[in-house]
Amino acid sequence: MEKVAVLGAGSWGTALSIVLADNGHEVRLWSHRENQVDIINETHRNDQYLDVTLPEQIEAYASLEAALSGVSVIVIVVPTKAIREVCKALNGILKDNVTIIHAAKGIEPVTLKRVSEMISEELEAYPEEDIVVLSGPSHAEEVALRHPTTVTVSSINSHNANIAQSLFISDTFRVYTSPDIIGVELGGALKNIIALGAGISDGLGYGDNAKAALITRGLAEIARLGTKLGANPLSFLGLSGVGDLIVTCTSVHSRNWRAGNLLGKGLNLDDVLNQMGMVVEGVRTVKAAYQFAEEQDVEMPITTGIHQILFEGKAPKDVVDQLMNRTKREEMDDLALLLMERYSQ
Ligand SMILES: NC(=O)C1=CN([C@@H]2O[C@H](COP(=O)(O)OP(=O)(O)OC[C@H]3O[C@@H](n4cnc5c(N)ncnc54)[C@H](OP(=O)(O)O)[C@@H]3O)[C@@H](O)[C@H]2O)C=CC1
Ligand SMILES: O=C(CO)COP(=O)(O)O
Repeated sequence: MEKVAVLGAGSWGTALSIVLADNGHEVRLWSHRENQVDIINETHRNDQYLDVTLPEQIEAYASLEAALSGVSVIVIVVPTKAIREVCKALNGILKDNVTIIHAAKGIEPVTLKRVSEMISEELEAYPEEDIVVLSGPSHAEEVALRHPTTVTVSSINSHNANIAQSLFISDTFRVYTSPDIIGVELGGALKNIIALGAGISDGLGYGDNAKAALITRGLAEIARLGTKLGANPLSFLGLSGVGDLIVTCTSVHSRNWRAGNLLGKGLNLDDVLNQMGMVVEGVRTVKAAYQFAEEQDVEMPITTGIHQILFEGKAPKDVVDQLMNRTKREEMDDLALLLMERYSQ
């Protein structure tokens, strides 16, 4: 059994702590808010984020130094925008033989870095090859109830991915490995944009046909960009690709879907984010993906439309009309060309 520090005591950090504690590991759940630490240790609950009682093996910590003392694994589960700040604080405290796993789903605007790239840039002793990502269709609310869930872990260093798999796998939380960290991270980040779109579509009152169209054509543009950026296109057919896309576009648990739904009903972005109280990763990721698409000359009409709604003041209904009135085309043409390019090299 391992000593594990989970950094970030929101919904997902708490749910992953439950999985680890159920597997018999000693879990130190670190929060940057001292009052939350006291509440968790006194009540064994984290009601702000999840409606469950926490196992006794989970102890909350406010001191990063104390949380990290003697651990063999850390799991970083803060929103993408907090990753660099948390990693900077780890330098000087972290030993160099610790397995680093992250479970965040985002891309950094401007630098266009994936989370594993950001972590290795900040942690002096940890090259990108050593970082592990955990991703897949996994709403915290259901994981906390021990409902059957499947995820993928990936690292360039397969030994580390195997460590992560053995650490988390259980009879309710099934963990696969993948060697394609680019595909696994991009699938998890980019699906949030399409989930915003699915929420907007539902908020506008459109039905299942529209949502199926968004999921399918959304997957096509995720695969187009991801393949161009070096991912294995097959990864987008896996748990961290279409699996997570389905769950996030169709579940009321999804914060991205919920935020989109309010936008579709006519609320503005600031009011929506104030109401959410939890991270809506797709809002920042759409900036990054839009920039990526421009730079890589990849067509991403849904991402462009979501960018127009969020940041350019375009009405959701006008974006739907724009998408439905694009020029006629063959369904698979861009992806087929990309695959031909890839496999003729
Ligand atoms: N929720 C889910 O079902 C899933 C989430 N994820 C991913 O996990 C990541 C975290 O999401 P989730 O837990 O849901 O988000 P939440 O909004 O539920 O919680 C985020 C947590 O991070 C803390 N935090 C924010 N900024 C900092 C900081 N600078 N330093 C330290 N702690 C900080 C927050 O503290 P505070 O309370 O003070 O705001 C909060 O405890 C995201 O990338 C998300 O996409 C992945 C799979 C499933
Ligand atoms: O990634 C998730 C489920 O796999 C959670 O999605 P949301 O961030 O939209 O809630």
